[in-house]
Amino acid sequence: MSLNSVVESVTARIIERSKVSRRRYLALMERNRAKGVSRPRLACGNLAHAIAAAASDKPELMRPASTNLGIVTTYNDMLSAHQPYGRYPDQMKLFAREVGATAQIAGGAPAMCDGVTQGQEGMELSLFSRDVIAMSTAVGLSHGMFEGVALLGICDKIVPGLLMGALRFGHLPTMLIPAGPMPSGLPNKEKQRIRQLYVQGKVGQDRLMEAENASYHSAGTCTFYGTANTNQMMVEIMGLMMPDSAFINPNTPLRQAMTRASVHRLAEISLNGEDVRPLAQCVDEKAIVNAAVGLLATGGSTNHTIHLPAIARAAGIIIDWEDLSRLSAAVPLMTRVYPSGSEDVNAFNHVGGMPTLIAELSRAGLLHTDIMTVSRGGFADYACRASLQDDEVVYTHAKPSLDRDILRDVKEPFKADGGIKLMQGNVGRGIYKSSAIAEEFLTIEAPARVFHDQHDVATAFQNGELERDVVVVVRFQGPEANGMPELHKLTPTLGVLQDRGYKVALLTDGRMSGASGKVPAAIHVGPEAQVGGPIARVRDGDMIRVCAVTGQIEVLVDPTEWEAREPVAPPPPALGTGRELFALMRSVHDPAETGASAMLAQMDQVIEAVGDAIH
Ligand SMILES: O=C(O)[C@H](O)[C@@H](O)[C@H](O)[C@H](O)COP(=O)(O)O
Ligand code: SF4
Repeated sequence: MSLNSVVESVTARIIERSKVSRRRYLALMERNRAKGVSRPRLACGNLAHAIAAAASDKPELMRPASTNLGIVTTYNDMLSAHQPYGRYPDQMKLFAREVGATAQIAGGAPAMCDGVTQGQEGMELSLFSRDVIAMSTAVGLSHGMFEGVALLGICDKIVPGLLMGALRFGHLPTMLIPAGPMPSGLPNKEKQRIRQLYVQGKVGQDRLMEAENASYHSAGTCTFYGTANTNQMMVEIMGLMMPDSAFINPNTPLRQAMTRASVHRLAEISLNGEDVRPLAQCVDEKAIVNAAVGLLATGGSTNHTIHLPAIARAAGIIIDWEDLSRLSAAVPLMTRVYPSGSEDVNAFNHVGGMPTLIAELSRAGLLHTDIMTVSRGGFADYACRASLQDDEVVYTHAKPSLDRDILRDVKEPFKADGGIKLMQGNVGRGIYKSSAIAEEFLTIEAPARVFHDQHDVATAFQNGELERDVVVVVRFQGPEANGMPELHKLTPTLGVLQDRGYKVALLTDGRMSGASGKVPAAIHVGPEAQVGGPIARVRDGDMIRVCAVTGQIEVLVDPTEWEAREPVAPPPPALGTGRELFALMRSVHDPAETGASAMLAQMDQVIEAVGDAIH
């Protein structure tokens, strides 16, 4: 099947827009390879420090032609998804030795669990923690000891941060090694039902705690299709992990065999291996478009409308929301996984998972099948199912979906479009995910009720002030204001109002969780209130139209009056829980549409100043 014309034209538009920045990026990566720090170029003292504790690996590490894999780990016990990584480095060192290579932990990077911080002050550190993860990755890799890189990370800001950092060492072959989703517990819909009963005072804290523990019950990624699992989908469809490795449960024989196969393969593609695959060549415009297509086809997390532009920029590639909106019109919604459906990622994986999805999208010409990938056979390998045979991973061609209620084909998708919409109007430019919204709620026109703090919404609800059609406006939630937290704690409250028959929508310059779903929400609205964006002019009672059909976010106020209004002043900055440490990031970041990164904003200024004079 020939490449879909929209995919082709959007790819061409991205290549054209990125011509200069991509050329400079590749030139810098060539400079890193040819002249940058590397194990053979270290002085004796440098090398002695790096291998002092390496014990039996020392002789290999002293050999310039050997292969040393650098592990960047984001292990901690806060994220159930990352908890299995505690055991990975020691296992990976054994697997590396099996193929004559060595492995060392290059460094660690922090990882925030957005579930632990959801609705808490810590959530205001979440988005910018991604820059910290990227810089921590660079600190680890700056030792220059490695011919290949293994990134251990799964959740929200962590995979984007790891990739943003590793891409600045794009001369190195790099692979992400996942750990997989926890086995299914209490169904997500039931968890959500109990939460809605709780906010209505119909069940107590004990019942809620029991439901939450039954849902999040063991090691592994949470099983809803949120940002973490969207990361896994995206990395797989970009070919940056072993084929069909994203959604194998932790602590299973297949997971263990896949981790071992990943380390063996990484040694093969490393700089001294026989099949060198530098990250900078794996992550090109086509791979980025594949990630966007995967995001749209699966109704993935809206956070990737911020993360994907940031990852792309770290590779010298510039994408915008118009690219995503154009692709969305051509890419059908092929999966229904909670919150866009009732089943979870384990069910998705069971009925065919990534291999079936990729096979179907490739057949329809919606993916670039000529990207480099880390797999020997290239992108074709990603349309193959992994299984265990005599303790080895073997692959067979993907089969059609076993359940059309979860995973469909392009001919009969769930929706003709990818469900992520660019929203525009007199209140700014934002994003809307429609894949989880019932048709009847795609157009909401109702009076505004304005808040500056998400917790005040719950209070207004408890006081019975929201029992009506309402567009809840929560502003001063952008990157500059307070670090652009997720406002997912609003979901149960707004969901109850919707279930009571009211027309409800959310309008915010903040973010929502990938796990947010049923309530219409125009999010990432910019320019943000903190910089005087029009959302700062909205008043209680203004009629607002949020329409995913036309892509409209409009305050229905007389234009002359609207233009004459002054933006309200920002609330004072919040201190405590380390938020004051991130004032630096909040002061120099980019807007959401270009990735909301403080680090990249400054990086691009420096790169622009150097131009082509890379030395
Ligand atoms: O973007 C995401 O996918 C979310 O940040 C997710 O990682 C977060 O942890 C949710 O808050 C979990 O869902 P609950 O908060 O509903 O448990
Ligand atoms: S998916 Fe979210 S809640 Fe679950 S471990 Fe990852 S960050 Fe935490």
